[in-house]
Amino acid sequence: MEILHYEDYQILLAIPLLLSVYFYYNCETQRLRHIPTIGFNSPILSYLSAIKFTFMGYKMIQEGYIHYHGQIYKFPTLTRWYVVVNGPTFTEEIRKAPDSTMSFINALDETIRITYTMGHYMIENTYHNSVVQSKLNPRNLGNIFHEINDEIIHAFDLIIPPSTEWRRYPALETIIKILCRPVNRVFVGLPLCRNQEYLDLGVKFTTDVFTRAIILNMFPFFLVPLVGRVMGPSRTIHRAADHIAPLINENLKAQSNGNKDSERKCSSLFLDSLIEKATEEERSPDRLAGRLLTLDLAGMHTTSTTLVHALYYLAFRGNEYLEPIRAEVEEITSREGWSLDSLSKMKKIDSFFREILRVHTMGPLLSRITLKGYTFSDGTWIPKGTMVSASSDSAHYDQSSYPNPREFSGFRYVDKGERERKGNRSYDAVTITEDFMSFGFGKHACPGRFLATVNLKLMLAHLVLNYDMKLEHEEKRPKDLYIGLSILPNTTAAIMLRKRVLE
Ligand code: HEM
Repeated sequence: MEILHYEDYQILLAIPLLLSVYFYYNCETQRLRHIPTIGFNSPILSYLSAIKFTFMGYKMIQEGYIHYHGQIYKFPTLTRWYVVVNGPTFTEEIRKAPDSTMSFINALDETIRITYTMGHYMIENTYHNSVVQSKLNPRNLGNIFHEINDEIIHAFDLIIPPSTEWRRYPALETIIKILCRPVNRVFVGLPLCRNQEYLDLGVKFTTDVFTRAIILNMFPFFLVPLVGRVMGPSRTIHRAADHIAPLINENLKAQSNGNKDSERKCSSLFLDSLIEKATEEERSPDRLAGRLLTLDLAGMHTTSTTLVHALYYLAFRGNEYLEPIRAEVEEITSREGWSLDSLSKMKKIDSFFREILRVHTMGPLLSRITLKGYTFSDGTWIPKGTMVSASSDSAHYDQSSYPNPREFSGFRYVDKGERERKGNRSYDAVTITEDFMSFGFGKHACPGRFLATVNLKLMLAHLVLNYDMKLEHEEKRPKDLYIGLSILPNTTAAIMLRKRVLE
């Protein structure tokens, strides 16, 4: 009897796999066929549009904004359809829907496969969000303001030592090296926030999670659990746990002494709270390390890319932005010194960051997964299990909210006429409005945005006061990168820095 060869088994295995993906996709295509489409609509041809999406997703969203203004449309990705709602009425409906109807965490889980890349406990218990809300709000940030500032000064001196010669620095890499220090000064305190091995784990964790998620998302949905289990969560968590374990012991010892222990080597109010609010099960070094690394992931990439966009504008349009921002920082700090209060008076920096977040939003979609069927106010029905997203593009580029919406205008929100036009509503970088959703919306709006903006403003203020800057290639601002749904600042461009020369 003839024996099957290895290649034959591969084909035998591949056929049912491809058929299952096809039937699943086809089934979803059928259920959503009443919704207009960007790209091809049929099950097989839509794969071509899905491939186009992988490379030009952002452009397809812009196309959707133009063709389906104020409407609902869908587009295909390699694994499923996305339904996108354009306009404030639909966005408000998603914002108001309870988690039991439209789930934030399920959408995130499907995108970065939290269960397998981090661990199922990160989905079952999200108590770290309430610790971020309670410890990193403006009132508590005011109490640790000087620690953050101290760490920023220390980090700049270390990573960009003052030099009278122009020196070349890869922008994103350098900013990440600096930013991880003040962020971890808040999360874990001194001296761990200066331990290079620990800091490197935070950066590595982000790469681990995204790489694993990309690999998992290549498999058909029914194989993801199997492959995910074989792969296991990032081992970086275990290595970080070795650093966190002694801090947990110190905290528990201090608690049992009624917090009279003065011998603690390392303390952070944030970590203390994360430990104290944890259930017995959540208090293990691995789980606490996993939560800290997850917060690093949530905060580092987003904050650092925003700052790099800012640097490219400062270095490229120096007279327009660098000089006025410098003058503002000098004027306010010479009069009032450094505090959260004086920082909040720097309206030009604040406006500059809000505009960067509006024009260079990292992702143009805020996604949820329906846990039940839902009917929008225009009668469009979407079934259970649909990935439904509000388009922040449709809010950020709306002509009625922003004159010349495609133009970057860094001081848009300090312009008196503009503020009056908007009825003097708060237009600070942290304030979420129906026409500004870079920090999300509703109950899942980013709880870390207060910490993010303090770091952004302090780092920028430090840069403009202490350094001169220019682009390595001065003729043009480095081009943004579009990958799938993400928009990123150029990741390889460099800036030139030298110690500021006072005229
Ligand atoms: C410029 C920096 C940042 C940007 C642009 C940003 C943006 C976002 C966005 C768009 C969301 C999703 C909201 C939604 O879908 O409605 C989010 C959620 C979140 N962000 Fe941020 N973020 C930033 C910094 C940070 C920082 C520094 C931290 C940590 C301290 C953080 C922690 C979180 C967490 C924990 C969530 C999930 C909230 C939840 O589950 O309800 N983010 N962020």
